[in-house]
Amino acid sequence: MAGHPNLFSFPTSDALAAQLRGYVLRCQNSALARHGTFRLAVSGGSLPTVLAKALLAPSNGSPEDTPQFSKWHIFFADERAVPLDHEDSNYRLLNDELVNKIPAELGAPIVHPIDEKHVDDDDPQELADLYREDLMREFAAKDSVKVPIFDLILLGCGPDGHTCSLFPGHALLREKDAWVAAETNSPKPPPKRITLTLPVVTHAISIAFVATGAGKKDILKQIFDQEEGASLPSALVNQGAGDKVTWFTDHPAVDGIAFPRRGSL
Ligand SMILES: O=C(O)[C@H](O)[C@@H](O)[C@H](O)[C@H](O)COP(=O)(O)O
Repeated sequence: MAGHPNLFSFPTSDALAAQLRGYVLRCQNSALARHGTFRLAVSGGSLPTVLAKALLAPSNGSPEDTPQFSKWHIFFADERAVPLDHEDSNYRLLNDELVNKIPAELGAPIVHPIDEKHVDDDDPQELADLYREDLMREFAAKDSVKVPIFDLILLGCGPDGHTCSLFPGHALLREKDAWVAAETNSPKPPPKRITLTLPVVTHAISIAFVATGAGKKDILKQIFDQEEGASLPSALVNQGAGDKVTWFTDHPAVDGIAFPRRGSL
C-alpha cells in the first residue's frame, strides 16, 4: 500500500474535534456523491464521545458542513457480547453519547447492532456470523464482494496497541477471509467480543484512529518509531492501509515521536 499514515497532533480536544468533524464530513460527502449512502464503522472506548463532540457542534450552515445522518449506516468495528442495554455495550455507548443527542432536523442514522439473542452463547461465533450477514445485506446485496468496502472506519488504539478487538499476538491477526471474527479471550474485559478483521479494516476507503492522552505515548512511539512495534495490531493497519490512514492525536500522546507531524489537515 502506497504512502505513510498521516499523523496529526492537536493542542486541545476542541481543536481535535473540529478537525475530526471536517474529516468525517469530507468522507461523508464523497461517499454520498459515490453511492448515496455513508457506510461507516465505529469502535467503543473514548471514540463515541469524541465523535459526538465533533458532530454535534454547530454547523457553519453550508451543505458540506452538515451531517446528513439519515443517509448514514453505522456498524461496529467491534462489539462486546453483552445485551444492548448493558453498560459494556458499544451500541449503548454510541446511543448515549451520540445517536440519542442528534437534533431531529438532522435525521437519524441507521445503526446496526449485534443480534442480542446470541450474546449469552458460550462461543460468540454465531454473533460474528450473524453480523457478517448484516454486512452482506448492506454491502453485497447486488454483487458478490470479497470484502465490504466501508467509506470510513473510526478506530481507537489501546495501550497495548490493540485496535477493534484485535489484540497483540492473537491468531485473529492472521485472518485472511472472514469479515467478522469472534474473540473469546480479550485481555480487555469483557472477554467475549466480535470484531471486524484486518482485511476489512484495511480495505476501507478511509481509516481514522483517535488516540489521546499521555497514556498512549509509549505505545504510539512503538507503533510509529520502533521496529518492535511493527507487529502490533494498530501498526498492521498502518502497514496494510498506508496513506488511507489518518491519526488524530493530542500533543501528550505523541510526545517523543521523532518524525515530523502536521498540526492541521
Ligand atoms: O470496544 C472496545 O473495547 C474498543 O473498540 C477498543 O478497541 C477501543 O477502541 C480501544 O481500547 C481504545 O479505547 P480508548 O479510546 O478508550 O483508549
